[in-house]
Amino acid sequence: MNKANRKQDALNYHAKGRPGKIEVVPTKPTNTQRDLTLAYSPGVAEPCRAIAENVDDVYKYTAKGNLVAVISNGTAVLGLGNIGPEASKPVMEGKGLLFKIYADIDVFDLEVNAKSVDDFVNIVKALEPTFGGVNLEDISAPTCFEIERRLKAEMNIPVMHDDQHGTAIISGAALMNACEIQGKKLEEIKMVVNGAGAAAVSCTKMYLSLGVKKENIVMFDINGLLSTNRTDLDDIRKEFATTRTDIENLADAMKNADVFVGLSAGNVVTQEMLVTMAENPVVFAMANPEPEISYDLATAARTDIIMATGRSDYPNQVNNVLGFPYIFRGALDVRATAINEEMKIAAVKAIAEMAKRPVPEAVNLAYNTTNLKFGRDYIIPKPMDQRLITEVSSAVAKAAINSGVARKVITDWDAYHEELLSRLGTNNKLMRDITNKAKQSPKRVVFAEADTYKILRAAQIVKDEGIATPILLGNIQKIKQIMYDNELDLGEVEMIDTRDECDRKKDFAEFLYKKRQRRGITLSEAKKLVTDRNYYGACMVQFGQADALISGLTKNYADTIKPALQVIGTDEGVNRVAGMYLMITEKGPVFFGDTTVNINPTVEELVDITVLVEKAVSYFISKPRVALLSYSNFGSNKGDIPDKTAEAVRILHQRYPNMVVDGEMQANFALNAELLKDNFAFSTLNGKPANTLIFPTLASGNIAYKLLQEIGGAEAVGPILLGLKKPVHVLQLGSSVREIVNMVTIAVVDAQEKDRTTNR
Ligand SMILES: NC(=O)C1=CN([C@@H]2O[C@H](COP(=O)(O)OP(=O)(O)OC[C@H]3O[C@@H](n4cnc5c(N)ncnc54)[C@H](OP(=O)(O)O)[C@@H]3O)[C@@H](O)[C@H]2O)C=CC1
Ligand SMILES: CC(=O)C(=O)O
Ligand SMILES: [Mg+2]
Repeated sequence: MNKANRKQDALNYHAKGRPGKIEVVPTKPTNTQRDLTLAYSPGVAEPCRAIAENVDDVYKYTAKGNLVAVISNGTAVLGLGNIGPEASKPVMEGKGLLFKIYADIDVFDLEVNAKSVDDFVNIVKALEPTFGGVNLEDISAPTCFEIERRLKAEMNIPVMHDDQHGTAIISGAALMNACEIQGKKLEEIKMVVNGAGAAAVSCTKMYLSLGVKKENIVMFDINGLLSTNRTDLDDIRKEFATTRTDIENLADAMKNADVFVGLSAGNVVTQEMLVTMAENPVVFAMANPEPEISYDLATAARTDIIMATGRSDYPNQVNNVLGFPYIFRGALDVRATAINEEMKIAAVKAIAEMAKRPVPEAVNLAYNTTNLKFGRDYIIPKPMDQRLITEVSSAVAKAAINSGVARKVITDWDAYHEELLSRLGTNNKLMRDITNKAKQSPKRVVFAEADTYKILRAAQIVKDEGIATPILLGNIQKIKQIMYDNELDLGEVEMIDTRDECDRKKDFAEFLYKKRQRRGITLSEAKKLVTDRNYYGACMVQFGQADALISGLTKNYADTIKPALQVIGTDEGVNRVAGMYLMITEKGPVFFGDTTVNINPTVEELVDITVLVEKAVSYFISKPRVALLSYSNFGSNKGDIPDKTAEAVRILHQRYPNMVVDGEMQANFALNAELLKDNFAFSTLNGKPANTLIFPTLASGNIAYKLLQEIGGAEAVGPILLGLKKPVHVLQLGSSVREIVNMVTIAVVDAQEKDRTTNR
């Protein structure tokens, strides 16, 4: 995009619709007159009285505990300088937006006409009753130091100047990781810091506490090197003044420097300067919006460089956005009175560590990359990585508790993790529980279509996460090429080209021939068939050479399921197979069956499907509650579907008295326990909504799950194939990497359950 377009796009973005980027949204119902009497007069007087009696109740009855003030006087807005409070408002609204989307913290942005320390401090102090925390933003040095010092001393809620400490935390984590990758020790690096303002001073102090030596640092302000010869330096800058006399300008300082840190202004560093730096240099050009040197120029000047900027449109965005949302989240959640050094260091470590762990697929997708991993172009996590909230906020909360500034103690950290995840609307607890179960006893999973990128990527993830040991079927050369092109590394993975002759294949052919010889298969046909990867994979599972088979990404369902049925067959006492989906909805998980195999099941078939689904659901949740759905409730309408469904329920009640199952009923009654109780108090499903829905036909099941996926935004995990003797799971044509990983996880748990039942 050219610069003019980008400028206009940015202006349009802010002006479009309701001007600006944030709004206030009510959190309580306001539909009826009763709602309004509670929300406002007279009801509102009650919380007022309660708070007047006990001021701490303000956290109980108002938004204070989750409300942060983002406050600026517009004196150092990004690298744009002293452009005034009004002009700073887009940045402050932007910070508010980031607080909300990344940490579910509400923000009032306040741009104040107050330049002196006293004016600013008096305004902010007076706001203490409203807010749970104060994020100071874009206030120039040196007033920012005194403002923060006083507010911290005089206020009883956490106060943090983001440009100082947010930036110090993120760049501290980035520095640790960049130096590790470049093979440099923090104690030995020679560092040039350009800028001597709010961000530069605090970042440098952080680097000192991480091990960098003061004598190895030189710092510049707009007037040049901070040197002991200068008479214009205030006390803060004097602290970083050097006695060196061999440096006249930035170019001199850059010679043989290991690290350059820019927190000054755009385009003040040249390629020539970078060329003179030491081997494997680290350059953090963090001025916004224009870095001290652009990413493109820097990486063109040096191939051995680790280059970072504050911008989101290049690799390695070293920007305080990785910190402030999560630091305040952790601080608010324990009602911390301050954000102290212990909390900052905990955040540095959590961020640095996170970058070394495998990157979730969702992050790769969000950044349109295939395999982000710790290295030159990925030294710290990406802002859209949702692990940040659990990792950083819990580290900060723990440090607050341990350092004695927390007024509320968290003891159940698992529950806190869940709470953090649900704040982002990503609390897929059931899938996480299933994943944890899979990891307890990983299984060998054979992938029939391993010469495709998505399968290999999924195989990499399940291997890295300890969910499964992959076995890859396909053209080995092609598999290796895809791995090479996408920097995948599955280590010592078993790869099999099913076209190669081997004893194993002969055994498979013999087996298939014996099983199918009276169904029209000759030995030579069986030999040919086992070259097909679905037959081969199914045989591996049948022979105990693998624990589960995953296939179907590139073939239709019937072609994939047939080999499994012929080779493995249905489980003992089971007459048919069926398919089920785990639907992860906003209201929690619900299982749907049969969504995949049986087109118009008879009464007996419906009974079989229910038994299969109920049993499988019990692998994943402790108490399946099953509703057989129809368009009528308990005989309210007659017709083929209500009649067969009611009859199936009658048989289920008779044969399986312990199964929690009822019907026939409409979907809204199944999912709304109150509605069911008010109208059909006799139902055996009373008390809680159903978590397992059995559909009367394939059409209704299939349509329902797809509608829920598209309109309801639910995530569908499946189809989970039920009724086979051993685990074979069939992917949807064109499944995403995430869907494949989910299916492998399900397959592993399925294999664990099959092990458990056969060993009993
Ligand atoms: N990536 C990130 O997360 C963050 C980036 N920043 C960026 O850092 C920069 C500074 O912000 P902040 O510290 O808040 O602002 P300040 O106004 O407090 O500090 C700016 C500093 O840069 C110095 N400076 C300006 N121009 C030059 C130059 N050409 N050469 C050397 N020094 C120069 C100023 O010197 P003097 O005092 O003598 O005028 C001052 O010391 C901004 O560009 C901002 O966008 C800030 C916070 C976070
Ligand atoms: C990122 C930020 O806070 C700044 O550039 O000022
Ligand atoms: Mg800022």
